[in-house]
This record gives sequence, structure tokens and C-alpha cells, in this order.
Amino acid sequence: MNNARPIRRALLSVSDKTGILEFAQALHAQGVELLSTGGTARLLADNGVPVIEVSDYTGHPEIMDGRVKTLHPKVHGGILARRGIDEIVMEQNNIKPIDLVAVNLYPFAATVAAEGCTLADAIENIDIGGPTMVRSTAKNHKDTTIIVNANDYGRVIAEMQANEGSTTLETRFDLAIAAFEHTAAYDGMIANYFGTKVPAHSKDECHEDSKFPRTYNTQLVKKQDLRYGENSHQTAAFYVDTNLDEASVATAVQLQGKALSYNNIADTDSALECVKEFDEPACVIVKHANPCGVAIGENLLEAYNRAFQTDPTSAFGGIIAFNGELDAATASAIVERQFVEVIIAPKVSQAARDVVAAKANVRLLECGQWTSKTTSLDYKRVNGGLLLQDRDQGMVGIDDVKVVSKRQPTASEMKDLMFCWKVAKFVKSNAIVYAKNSMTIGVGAGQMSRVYSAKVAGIKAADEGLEVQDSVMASDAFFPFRDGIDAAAEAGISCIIQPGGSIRDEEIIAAADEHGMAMVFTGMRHFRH
Ligand SMILES: NC(=O)c1ncn([C@@H]2O[C@H](COP(=O)(O)O)[C@@H](O)[C@H]2O)c1NC=O
Repeated sequence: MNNARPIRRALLSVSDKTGILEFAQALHAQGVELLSTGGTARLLADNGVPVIEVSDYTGHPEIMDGRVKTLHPKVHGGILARRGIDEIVMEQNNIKPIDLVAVNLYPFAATVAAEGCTLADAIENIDIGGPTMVRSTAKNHKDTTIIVNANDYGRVIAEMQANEGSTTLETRFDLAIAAFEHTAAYDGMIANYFGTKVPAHSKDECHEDSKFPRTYNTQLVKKQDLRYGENSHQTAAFYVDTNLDEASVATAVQLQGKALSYNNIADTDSALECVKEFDEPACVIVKHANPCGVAIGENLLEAYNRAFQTDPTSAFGGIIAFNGELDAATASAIVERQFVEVIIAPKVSQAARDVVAAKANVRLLECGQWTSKTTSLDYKRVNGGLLLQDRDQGMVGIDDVKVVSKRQPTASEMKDLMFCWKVAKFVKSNAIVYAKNSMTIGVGAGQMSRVYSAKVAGIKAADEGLEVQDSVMASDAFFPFRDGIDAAAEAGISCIIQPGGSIRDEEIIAAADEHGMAMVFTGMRHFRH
């Protein structure tokens, strides 16, 4: 192995001391000389591991409360020296080669996330010497080994044990990539923090100016390469935010089936986020990012059977999401009845897995139970830019809505209105949804005028033989004209839920009253583009 590099001297300097003692002991057992900064050195020495303090090695004390500890030519020369080229310079400057560096940085993220963090606290938690060593070592990975993650201690020790105390170039290169990713994320966090602030000149503080920083720095990690993008002539990959652990398509585990495609992932996200809105057993079937059938049932099987009934034509090749454990009966109903691309549920029983296994291509995903809603931002790509906004986590409850019509909705109509409203939130604008008995009757999505979305919902219901009479209707935004209300009445709609807020609201309420309809205002719009 001519690319193997023996580890004879290591520098350990870590804020998070998890596993460092065991790592140091293992290095020592392999005859490695250890250098270390104040706190880390103390921990090792207290536990009987021979260690040289960096300040003793450099002949320079740590100064300015640790602001300067390792920023010294004897440290960086020892790391950056090109083996086989810089030996004379090293000798002239009394520099010893440092072959391995293990560093983790001051906890900037945890510091700024803590209640009451001041600008001064944040500044003191910007690590300078650590990232400098990380970058030096990663740059010189041809000869040196960098570790920024305690999970890699064991791997390096194992490799040294197997290779007479050396690491391989493959490992050093891989660790160097991890190191540059780590410093990029760290500096990104710092830039985001400062990029949202303006200084207060009167005191050592600053104020939040905007939650959106001057530059938006984020790190997404590649989860998988995809066979192609939205279309087969586009290449694609799936990147995920590893800081979020909320159950999502990003965290889901694929239990079986063909590899997920770009469109599968996008549609699964739509289906899963929609089904999360419901507390009772629910099923959402999505085609091309729109729900084509949503229903609640006594159990998931009933929910699926009813959701399928909305639009069996569109459900063919759909993506199906559940909000409870997928059982064998529901899984059988799906695979026996229809071609399905993806099934996702928080949990999948073994019996359900066995059922789906008969259809080897079906992608079966388990995402875990969600507890809270994510606070992550929502992105939308445009050519040359990115739109950022808060995720639409708004949802009104029965107590938040206002009945504006003369007629009050009955209790069961109100239940349907709330159900229908939740579905409308996940239908592309202009969104019109018809529903009855907690089941969608017709979905009109993505039309350029609201009245046409209503027409589409009616056509779909008629084509699938569903009775619109006495259904409720949800509209994701207000009605600009009364024609939408008149058309709904004509179709047999008994109640409407919509945000309200049009300059013609009075006219629209009067139209509802004329038709004897109940109308409810939510005061909240749910455009989805
Ligand atoms: N200033 C320096 O020269 C310096 N060198 C290393 N550090 C950091 O000091 C920490 C370890 O300190 P200690 O071993 O004293 O607990 C590590 O997070 C390391 O990244 C430094 N601290 C901050 O920049």
C-alpha cells in the first residue's frame, strides 16, 4: 500500500469530548504521541493517558481566554508539511510532523439556539483555531488524517490496526470531504446568523432585522441519485436536510420496490403532508402532486376504499399515503385492485409487508409517526433564484371559522366543511373540492379560474357516478364573483367554506343566502402553486 501513511503523532482538540478518551487510549496503545489543547489535555491526563499540551509543544501559552491556542506555525507547519519535500524547513523551524488531527468545534448552533443568547455569547462561540486545523489537515490529506466526527474514531483505529498503524488514501480523502463539508456548514451557520442582524451601536448587541439572511446558506446531503428527473432527459438526485428528523419523505425508509423516481418523491411528499392533517384513520391518493381521492374511515381499509371511490380513473398509478399502521387487509385491497406506484405509512405491519411483497415493483415506505409539524422553510425554485417562505402550517379549527350566511351548517355539514378545507389546502390553486361524509366527491385542481376548477370538480364527480347533491365545497381562496356560488348551487352544493376577504363578499354572502346555502369564512387562504 504505497499511499498508506503511518500515524506517529496526533493532535486532539475537541469541545464535545464524547469518545475522545477511548480514542486517545487506542492511539496511545498504537504508540502514537498525543498533543492536545487545555481542556482535552486535562481530560486525557486525568485518565492516565500520556499527553503533551500544545502550549508546551509550541512554547507559547494559550492566550486571550483560548482565542489563540493552536494558531502557531509549529502546529500548522506540522500539519501542512508536504512529506518528502518540507523536511528541511521543518528541521530549521523545529517543527514535528502531525499526522492526525481530531477536532470538533465550539457549539455555535447550540449557543445561538439557546434562550437569551447575546451577540457576545455568539461571537465567543465562533471557533477559529479548530476550523483552521480542520482545513489544514483536509488540504494535506495526501499525508494527514482529519476527523471531525466522533463516529469516525472507531473506523480509523480499526484501519490503523489492520495496516500497521497507517491510514489509507481512500479513508483520508473521504474524511477530508467530511471535513470540508463540516467547515462549510459551520461557516454557513455563522453567515446566516449575522446575515439576519443589524448592529445596535449604543451597546454590544444587535437586533434581528429579518429572519431571512443576506445570503441563504444551507447544507443538504445527497440521499440518493435518481435514474432521471421530472423527464427522462433530465438528470437528478435527492438531497435531504439532515437537521430535521420529522417523519417525512426525506426520512422515510423504503422497505421494498423499485427505486424511487423524482416524481415519486414529489408526489409522496404531497400525499404524506396532506394525510398528516387528519387525526381519524385517513387515506390520501395523489396523482401529479394533487389529491385525487381523500377519505376518512372507521379504519384504514374503509378510508382507502372511500378515497379510491372518488376517482378510480386517476388513482391508477397513484401514490397512497396513510396516517396509521398499514395492515394486511388494507395492503391486500390496494394491490389486488389497482396499479400503485408508492404506498407510505408511519408504520407497516409485517403481514402488510408480506402482502405487498407479492408485487415486487411497488415501492413501500415507512416514515415513522409524526409528532410535531416541521418549522423548516419552504422553497420554490425559479430560473436563477429560489423563493423562501414559511411552510404553510396554518389550519383553522371549528372555533376559528365564522358562519356568514343566514343558514347555520348542521353538525355533520360542519364536519364535512372542515374535512374539505383540509383537503383544499393540498390541491394546487385554483382549488375547489367537493366532499360528503368525510370523503372527496370531486377535486378541481390547478385551473386558471376558480369557476373552472368548480366545473372540473363537478365533471369528475359526474364521470365517476358520484352524487354531488348535498355535498359541501371548499375553495382555497375567496370567490371574486358570485358566479362560483351560483354554479355551486346549481350543482347541488349545500355549504361552502372559503377564506372570505373579497371586495364583493357582501354580494357573495347574499348569493349563498339566496340559494339557502350555509357559508363559512376561515379568514385564512391556502394557495398552493
Ligand atoms: N483558538 C485556537 O487556536 C483554537 N484551537 C483549537 N480550538 C478549539 O478549542 C476546542 C478544544 O478546547 P479544549 O481542549 O481546551 O477544551 C476545540 O473545539 C477546538 O476547535 C481553538 N479555539 C477557538 O478558536
